[in-house]
Amino acid sequence: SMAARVGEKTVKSPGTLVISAYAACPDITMTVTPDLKCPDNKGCLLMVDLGGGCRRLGGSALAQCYKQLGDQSPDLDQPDVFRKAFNVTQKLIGERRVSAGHDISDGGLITAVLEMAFAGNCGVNINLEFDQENHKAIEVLFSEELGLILEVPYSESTNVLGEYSAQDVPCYLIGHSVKSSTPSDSLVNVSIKGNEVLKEKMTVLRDVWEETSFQLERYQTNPKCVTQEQAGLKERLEPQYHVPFESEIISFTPKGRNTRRPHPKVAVLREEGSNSDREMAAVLHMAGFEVWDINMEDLCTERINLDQFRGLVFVGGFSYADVCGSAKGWAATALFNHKVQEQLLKYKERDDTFSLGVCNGCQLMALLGWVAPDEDLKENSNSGVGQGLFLDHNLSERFECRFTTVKILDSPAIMFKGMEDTVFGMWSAHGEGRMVFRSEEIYQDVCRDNLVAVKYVDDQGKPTETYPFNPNGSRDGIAALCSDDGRHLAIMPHPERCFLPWQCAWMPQEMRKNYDVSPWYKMFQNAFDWCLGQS
Ligand SMILES: NC(=O)CC[C@H](N)C(=O)O
Repeated sequence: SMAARVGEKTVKSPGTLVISAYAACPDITMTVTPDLKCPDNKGCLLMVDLGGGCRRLGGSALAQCYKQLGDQSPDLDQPDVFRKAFNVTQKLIGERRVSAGHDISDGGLITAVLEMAFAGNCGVNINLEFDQENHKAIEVLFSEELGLILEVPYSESTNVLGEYSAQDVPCYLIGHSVKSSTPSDSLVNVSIKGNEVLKEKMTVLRDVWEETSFQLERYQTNPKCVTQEQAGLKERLEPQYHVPFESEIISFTPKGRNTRRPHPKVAVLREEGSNSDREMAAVLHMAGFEVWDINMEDLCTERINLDQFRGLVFVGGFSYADVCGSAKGWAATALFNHKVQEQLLKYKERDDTFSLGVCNGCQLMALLGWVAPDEDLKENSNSGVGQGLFLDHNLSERFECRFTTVKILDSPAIMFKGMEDTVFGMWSAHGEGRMVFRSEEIYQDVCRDNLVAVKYVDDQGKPTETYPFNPNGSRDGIAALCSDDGRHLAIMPHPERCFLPWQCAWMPQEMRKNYDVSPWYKMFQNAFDWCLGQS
């Protein structure tokens, strides 16, 4: 499996030693990411220097660029300093006093600082005064000695420097992170002992840094998408998240679970190759449902009857490894087994039920005609199924896993009640997510009846077909559709993978501080409330 054929050639991956280390993490919300946050618009950048004054270039990325190996490579010469630095850093992280952090040992000091600025979409002012040994600029900037770059709020910097020096760990203030109104105004200024060595726009440097990746991507991805992403990167701002019901998710306690009435039952339906069923069960349970883990075999053998359920969820994944197309095998089990087909149809037609299909489940619902059905086809087919929607391959021609920004539209979907106009991030993870309608008429009907419940949006919150905001190229940015009566919802991105704040790849600092659950939790609470209202 470590060999690939390229034309006539077989390219073998060289033998590589991989060492994986695992450690328990007492609190996963206490993580530090490299993107500079610019607390109060200007953060302090500190360098924790574990190189013991050495600036060796052997084995560095820089040496490799010059096709050299170098003579001396960095080493851990002072394990004791390393241990103390680790403990101080852990303590600071535990006290939430570090806003960003990165390691020097993969590309050197300048690479670490720049990567932090690129990810934070901001500028930096750096002046390196600390070096006593008169190392050359290139050594100071590119040596991959052990060490950390930390960003801390202005108010913390003196204390943090004090914490390291109390343990005799060298730590220096090397500069500041600077937020400006647009990324293209952000500047990178680097001086060594007062002499300027680099002054350039952050976006220009980021383009240089990204170029190699984009070159590689052109071999792996539709080049049109790569060009779009590359052009768009210069202009990228922060996504404009908007949560109209914010007060409901700050200081949140699950209200559903306090009900005295019997908890409505929901079936989380799996098939060979499904995933995300646990996340789904977790959020449904949290919203107050009695959750049942069932699989297609349970339906085929009639061990489980759907009559007892108010909710049915088709989860995501790779049912039958997506052979012949996503969810095709799953749909075949549902359509060609009459018992299963009958059960599903009966369930769908009952007016006290709801269903949700996520990703692979969304693809299944399309194949079964539960959303955007083709009514003519339905009437003329023996199975009574009229598939009007098809989930085609992403325009990028590859699997896309991204934290996409989506907007909730005004639709009859019961799960989105009171959530209209929400703009927030949701995980997308699919290879076949582009919604294609069997006819223009079906598409127009869906639009006329407001059945498009969710769209992918850009940084301005506008529905978009532009990659990678829209990860698959779906027309007008469509990400989810519901049935006429709003009971059945098919959605490509995964709300169940981001119903808690820590599951979200990004969100504004204020939201991260304040939210007990993510806005997507409300979808499940809505479903629960709807069931109680109906019982
Ligand atoms: N996450 C998913 O459910 C993926 C669905 C499907 N296997 C696809 O790649 O399109």
